[in-house]
Amino acid sequence: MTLRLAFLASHGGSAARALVQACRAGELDAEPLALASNNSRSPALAWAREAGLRTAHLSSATSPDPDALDAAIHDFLVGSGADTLVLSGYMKALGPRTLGAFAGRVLNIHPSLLPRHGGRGLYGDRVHESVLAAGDPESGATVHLVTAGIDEGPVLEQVRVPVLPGDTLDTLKARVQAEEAALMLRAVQSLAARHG
Ligand SMILES: Nc1nc2c(c(=O)[nH]1)N[C@@H](CN(C=O)c1ccc(C(=O)N[C@@H](CCC(=O)O)C(=O)O)cc1)CN2
Ligand SMILES: NCC(=O)N[C@@H]1O[C@H](COP(=O)([O-])[O-])[C@@H](O)[C@H]1O
Repeated sequence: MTLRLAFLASHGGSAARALVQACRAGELDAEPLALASNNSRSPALAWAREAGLRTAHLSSATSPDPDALDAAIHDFLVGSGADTLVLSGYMKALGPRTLGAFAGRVLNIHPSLLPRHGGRGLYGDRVHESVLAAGDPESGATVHLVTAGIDEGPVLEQVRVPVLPGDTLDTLKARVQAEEAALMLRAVQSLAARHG
């Protein structure tokens, strides 16, 4: 059965772009349908419009009440016909209504070896800074199923990279991000095979 994909992204949407490219190259049995962003100026939103996906800007600016925002995100994603949701650099907590509608079918990518350097307050560059400050010998990225708690869901796939002497935020981030697209593709391919 072909997966029906939707995405949430706050900035570039790099994982979403990699998955859509894989769909169009026949490497992934899935149909990309929609992308919403909490950032009206996100490059991910502009790219998704160009790519022919349904798009929406949904944030506390469009729905100040958190429950109403969760309902608006739910209605947009469910309305797109998607059955699987990928968080592609989405920096907001997903609400109970949206989580409930896609139970067991929400994937997130996090730029560390969870459970290390995860949780509220740890996102984007802050994660790599936390790894460097801790003096960890290795880092990596994790794809996990999304649950109500931040970064607490079961791990599906991980990739490890070394932390090298002299590493800066930018050098470590580049080494981790170079692995993320393939990691997310592997995780979604496994999900597609499980639901095939
Ligand atoms: N219900 C869930 N929602 C989300 C999860 C999750 O596991 N369960 N993962 C995050 C992604 N993420 C880490 O991978 C993450 C995102 C955001 C934060 C965070 O602390 N955000 C700040 C706000 C930041 C901003 O406004 O830009 C906050 O909430 O105070 C931590 C981890 C996606 N959603
Ligand atoms: N907590 C989630 C998180 O920190 N996600 C990370 O944010 C970056 C988004 O890049 P992008 O906007 O270019 O896709 C990615 O490295 C992703 O792992």
